[in-house]
Amino acid sequence: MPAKLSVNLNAIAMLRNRRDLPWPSVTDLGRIALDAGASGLTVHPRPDQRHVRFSDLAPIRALVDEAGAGAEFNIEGFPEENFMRLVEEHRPEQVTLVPDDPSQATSDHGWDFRKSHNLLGNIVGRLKKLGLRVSVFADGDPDREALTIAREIGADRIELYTGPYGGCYDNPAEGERILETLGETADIAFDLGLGVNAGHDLTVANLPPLVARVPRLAEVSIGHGLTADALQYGMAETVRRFCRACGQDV
Ligand SMILES: CC(=O)[C@@H](O)[C@H](O)COP(=O)(O)O
Ligand SMILES: NCC(=O)COP(=O)(O)O
Repeated sequence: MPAKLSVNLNAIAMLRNRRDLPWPSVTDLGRIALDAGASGLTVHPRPDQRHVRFSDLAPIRALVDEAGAGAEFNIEGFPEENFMRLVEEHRPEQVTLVPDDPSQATSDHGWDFRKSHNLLGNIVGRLKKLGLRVSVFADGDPDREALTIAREIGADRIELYTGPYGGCYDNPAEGERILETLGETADIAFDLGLGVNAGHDLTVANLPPLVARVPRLAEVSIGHGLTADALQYGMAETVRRFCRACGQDV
């Protein structure tokens, strides 16, 4: 089965937050994404709400419910108590646990499963009691012992952190090397009975080699690159609409 696409709405929300206006609307763009074939929507609510706001979560939950047909809501973040309250309230189909410090600009590493064993064990147990699928953010590091801990604490899936892979857009040889470490990590995870998601800086260019190396990839969540393409490929028609609004005949 091909990998499912979950569209991350954080970048849209960040653009909206430049002004005290409701556009671009995360729900309108989320609806367009689902209508166009995305399998789900992802948000990463950070404590300072600089991207998606806590008040965005209820309308996005409703939108995913409306879409039906197996559409999924994925909420990502560091599992502090406020995050856990959001998850309890909005009941996403999947929770992705990320080891982010609030001061980080964006996610830039996976969990240290040895160090975070107790924290994650407790949190995953609480999320499983709510009946939610749990994915844990993991570096592309084929460390069987670490991935065994992820399995033992009860995670259902890992999400491969693909930032370093995405950063190799101008260095194909290094990209291939990193892709192989991601592939080996996925092979171990599958062997241990974990599912595998992937995300961070994925693009139309770097996705095909990733899905070829990890053919059982369950889901990719993509925000930044997808939003950039939406702007680029939607710009011409939008400029025509504004020219017409100026009274021009284009
Ligand atoms: C876990 C992960 O890689 C994403 O959640 C990423 O952090 C996207 O969020 P931002 O685009 O808000 O950085
Ligand atoms: N989990 C990764 C994600 O949701 C999107 O990351 P990015 O495409 O914005 O880098």
